[in-house]
Amino acid sequence: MERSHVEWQLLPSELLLIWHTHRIPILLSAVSILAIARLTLYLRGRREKISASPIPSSPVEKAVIELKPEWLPENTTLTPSVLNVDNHAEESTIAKLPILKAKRVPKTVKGRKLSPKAPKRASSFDHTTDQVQPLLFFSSLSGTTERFAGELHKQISTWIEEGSSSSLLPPQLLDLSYIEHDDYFVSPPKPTPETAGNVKYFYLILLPTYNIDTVLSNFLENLQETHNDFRIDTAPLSSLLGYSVFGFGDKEGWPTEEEGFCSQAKEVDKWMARLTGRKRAYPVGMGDVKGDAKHRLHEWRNGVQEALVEICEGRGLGVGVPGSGDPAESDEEDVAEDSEGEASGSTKKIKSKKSGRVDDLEDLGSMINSDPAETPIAIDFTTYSKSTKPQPQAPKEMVPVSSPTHAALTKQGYSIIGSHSGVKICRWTKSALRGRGSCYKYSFYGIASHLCMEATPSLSCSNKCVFCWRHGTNPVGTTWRWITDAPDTIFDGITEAHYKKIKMMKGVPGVRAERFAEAMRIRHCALSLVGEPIFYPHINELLSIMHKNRISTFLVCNAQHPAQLASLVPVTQLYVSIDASNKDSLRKIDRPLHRDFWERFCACLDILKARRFEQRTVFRLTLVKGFNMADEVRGYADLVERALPGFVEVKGVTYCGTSAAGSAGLTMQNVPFYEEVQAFVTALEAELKSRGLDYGLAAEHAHSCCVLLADRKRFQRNGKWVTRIDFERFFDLWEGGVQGTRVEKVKGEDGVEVEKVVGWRPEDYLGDDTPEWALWGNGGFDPRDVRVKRKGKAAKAEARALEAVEAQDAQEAESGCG
Ligand SMILES: Cc1cc2nc3c(=O)[nH]c(=O)nc-3n(C[C@H](O)[C@H](O)[C@H](O)COP(=O)(O)O)c2cc1C
Ligand code: SF4
Repeated sequence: MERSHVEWQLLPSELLLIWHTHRIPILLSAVSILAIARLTLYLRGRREKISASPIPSSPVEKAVIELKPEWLPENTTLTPSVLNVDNHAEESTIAKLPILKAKRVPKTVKGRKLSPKAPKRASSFDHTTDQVQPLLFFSSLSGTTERFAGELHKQISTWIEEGSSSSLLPPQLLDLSYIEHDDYFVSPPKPTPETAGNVKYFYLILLPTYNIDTVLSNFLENLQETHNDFRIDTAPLSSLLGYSVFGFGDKEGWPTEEEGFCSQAKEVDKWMARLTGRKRAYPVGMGDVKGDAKHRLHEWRNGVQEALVEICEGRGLGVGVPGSGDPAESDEEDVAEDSEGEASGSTKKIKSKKSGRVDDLEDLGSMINSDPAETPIAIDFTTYSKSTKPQPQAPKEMVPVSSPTHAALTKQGYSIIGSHSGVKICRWTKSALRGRGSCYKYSFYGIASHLCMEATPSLSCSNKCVFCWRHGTNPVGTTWRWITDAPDTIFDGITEAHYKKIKMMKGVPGVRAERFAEAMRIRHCALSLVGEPIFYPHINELLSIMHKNRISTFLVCNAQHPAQLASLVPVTQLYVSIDASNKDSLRKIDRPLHRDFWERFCACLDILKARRFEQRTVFRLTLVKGFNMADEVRGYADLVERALPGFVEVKGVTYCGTSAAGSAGLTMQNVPFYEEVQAFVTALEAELKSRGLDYGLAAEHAHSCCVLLADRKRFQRNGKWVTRIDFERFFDLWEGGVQGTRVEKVKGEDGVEVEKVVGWRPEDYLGDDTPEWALWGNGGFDPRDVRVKRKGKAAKAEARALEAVEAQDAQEAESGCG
């Protein structure tokens, strides 16, 4: 006992001795233990994060996100609806007289019905005295076309007998082998004493295809000779009221148009365009005799009948198809008839009204600066203290008809609806109508571009992004301080304007009759275009009208309006533009008007995360070399980790070449090559993987320089990507016809928490597997569409003209709509 007491007394000095002799190894061991403990905690945290990505075992938790008072929307005015006409044109290819349709959309605001504008009269047809004589030509070697022509003749005769219009005479059926070519195709038939010059002709031409010498080859040669004969006017058939051609072919032997399917009908259509001075009343139709011929012919007949009705009503060939045109046209007619035509027309009108006001877009920029009274001014209205709060002003029109902004947007091909909404058909819609491929949204999600409308209910935006091609022409602002149009007025207006623009395409060469017919029923709406759609105070009502009409909604927002984002009804697919990965970069690239732009941006990401099980959520990254690409992969990964979107779309910016872009410091050097975009997404995927986030490279559309990353746990089925959407199912879920599977915990009457179905999840409307050709590594071009590689003079002319006309559209399609 005594000894142990002594030992205790010696212990401190022994410990001190040990410390002095072994302090280095002791210190090293302590540091290592601490490091191991830290690492263990970090990895455990990581595992917990990973479990946030897959479909949660129900119920879904509700996150609470703080919304600052200054983020809440302002009071708004609502002007009553004045347009009360259903413009939904689903059946519009089936001609009826009078053209009055039952209203299908329940209107939220009732109003006075406006009488439509006086239709444009056909120059050579007086519908009060003249009569239309349809002539149905056909050629047939083995009888198939003859049989179809006979049936068509009967159907049109019955339709006319049933009183479609008193101006229509019964059609005449004419076999090209038995008529005198010169009597019909060098000049139109001469008037007889009985008709006294009051009969005008409309040609319908049905043809088979033969890649051997037949009577058809002669017919084609004759048309060509007539056009080239210097003694004859190059457009000797320009007094015809219109024409349309339908071809029969055999897809078994000639599967695609490039391989010769219906090639002769297409040729005849082209020569007839030249001979008539572009009087194509309806696009050339094509039917496979061993497949869809009957169905296609039926569609084509409906379209032709509608054209006949329009002529009889004195409306000529409708918008976009000139009653007469440059008879010496070549393939350049491909581009001559475009929305640009209308746009420049309207600009001319403005020019004549206010002479010298609008010369071109460049001039407009300076005018905008020089005429502050008429121009929406980019003012920062974001305030934190009462003293700087702007005084309430009487609401004004966002884009008044008389403003330079209106002129500029119209010149760019936009139709302005009311005073703050816009619609424009994008170049992909035109491309798809001509069978030349849809945008990347078809490859990724199944949206066929000819069924898609691009629109916005707010032309105003709270950013001035450097890559925005309408910078300098669109209004900007941080608060909604404008007269507000009713949602149904906007819906009626945008759909009517869209259909009008589609109809303008009917005379354009290459437009497929079946796609044209399909396009008369809008299936999808890309709410992006220009401005900020969720800025519009009644966005939810507008979305509901769209869903009621079974139009899917892809809504893109700029992550600057958290309050509106939080209260948005679920859309088919919700996008947030992610233009930079950090605050500094975002300021430089988006040039936001809100001072608290970064807080708003982060709040929007949190909202997106909270709502990711209600709807498909997407990050849209637009890569601009020199601005937001280099060294930002980790930053983007941080944002993905924060919001956990279902998808990340990455695309390279497209250069729009405007002075606005130039002044923002953007040149062609800022446009990344596709290989650079590919390298970027590969690095992003790896970075996400290193953080345990299971995103994979799902699909690509090399043509648009666009790649899709998707959450593997949510959008793969049996190891295959399922990025496509079942749109019909989405509408069924929206209507409540089908129950969704999103459940939440709610308190029952007895106070006990129970699980309850509260809606649907993105997984409830998954579509088909992503097609093989769209998968990452396969390019993303639908093999059923035609790659247009033309040669020679026509190709050059077309390329030149397309470049000019589509530069604007391409920019819009690539970077606007996304
Ligand atoms: C010799 C021959 C050549 C043909 N060449 C083509 C062709 O180049 N492209 C095509 O789409 N169909 C072609 N076809 C299919 C015909 O156009 C098709 O069978 C059509 O229905 C024939 O119409 P008809 O019975 O009115 O003569 C060809 C058929 C034959 C017998
Ligand atoms: S680019 Fe946009 S508007 Fe055009 S078809 Fe594709 S989704 Fe629709």
